[in-house]
Amino acid sequence: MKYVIIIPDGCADEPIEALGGKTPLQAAKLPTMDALAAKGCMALANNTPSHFPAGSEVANLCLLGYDPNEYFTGRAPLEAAAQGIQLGKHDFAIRCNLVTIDDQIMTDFTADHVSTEEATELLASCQKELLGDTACDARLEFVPGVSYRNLLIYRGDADTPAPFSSETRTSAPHDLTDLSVVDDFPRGPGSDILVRLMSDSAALLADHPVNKKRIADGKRPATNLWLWGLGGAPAMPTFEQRFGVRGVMITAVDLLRGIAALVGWPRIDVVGATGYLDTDYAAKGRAAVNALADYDLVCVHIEAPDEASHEGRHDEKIKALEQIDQHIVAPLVAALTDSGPHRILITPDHPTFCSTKKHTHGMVPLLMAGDAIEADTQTTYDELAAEAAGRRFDHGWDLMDAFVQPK
Ligand SMILES: O=C(O)[C@@H](CO)OP(=O)(O)O
Repeated sequence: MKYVIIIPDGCADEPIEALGGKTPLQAAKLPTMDALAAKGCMALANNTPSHFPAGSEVANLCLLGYDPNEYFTGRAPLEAAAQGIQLGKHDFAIRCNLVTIDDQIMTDFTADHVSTEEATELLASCQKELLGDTACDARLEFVPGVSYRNLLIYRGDADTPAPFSSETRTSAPHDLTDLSVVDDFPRGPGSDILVRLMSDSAALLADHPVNKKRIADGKRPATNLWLWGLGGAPAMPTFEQRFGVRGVMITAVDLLRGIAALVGWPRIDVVGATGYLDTDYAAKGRAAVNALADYDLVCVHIEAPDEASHEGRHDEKIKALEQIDQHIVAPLVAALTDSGPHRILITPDHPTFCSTKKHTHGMVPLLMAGDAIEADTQTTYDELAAEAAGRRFDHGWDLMDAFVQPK
């Protein structure tokens, strides 16, 4: 049996007036997904239990069958795993965004998609200038990731455990777009250290040559560090131990790469996959089709619908969905049809509303089709059809059992 999972990140939405009351999924032309909906079954799933942030970190763990109550320690540790960073039991990983804040308003949580080269240079300056020789500072290291998505690692030991804990509260910068940041600085254990670094970064970055050049080039500068999503070392059984299936991940973002590493999946890096609206959908589709020869399960994650939502652009969200249908779902369905028994699952992780530019808690529509999956009466892939189907996974982590071993 071959399995395919396609994750159009954040694609679930609400009806939008400018779309005549349709959601982006309803407004998009998705012939292949609709054909699968007609052959397969739809359902709703909740991947964001209300006591967790409505983030991709919790939601993607959930949809791959991992109960966040048991396995989630924070977002940054998952991304650290993508970089091969091993965390010891006294270590902590902290997500470090480069952001643009103007007059205390979060103008851009991506610092205008600052390049990885620029981010690396900015973080090197932060390492040199913001961290002193206090016992705590000496244990902190900024680690560049991709573009605005970077890390700060604390290395502790039994005598000097991390000052942070699961009680340290932080806010995701992509949920603050266009909003005041004044009430959203870290709180709780160790937050004084994080707040100091975030505050001190403003003066350092203001005069930085990288930013001066960005401004001269008409780009937004990276005005601040924003620290959030921290946690200690995660541990979880592999996907093969859980479900007896060997998988592989295709994604452009460290979060999904890290989850893949932790569940024992290799990753296929695709040239042209950017994690943004300009990603090369066809290249991801081709890589996924090729991977079917070597793995039982191929998982393709596409970040673009979520990024379009964070920018409040329903037109771009529709375009991204149509590209996914044409360049990823269609070639995979064609390849699966020729390859014997198979099942396909299409599901976003969480809803992201174009109206608020934020992730939100709530059910997402999912579609399963293939061998031993009984058809229901729905014929389109969207939120209303999934609700009408009447099947629900109130615990999103139960979905994977139903997909791998349908009753
Ligand atoms: O990586 C991130 O910072 C965010 C926004 O780009 O991703 P997501 O919305 O998928 O959590």
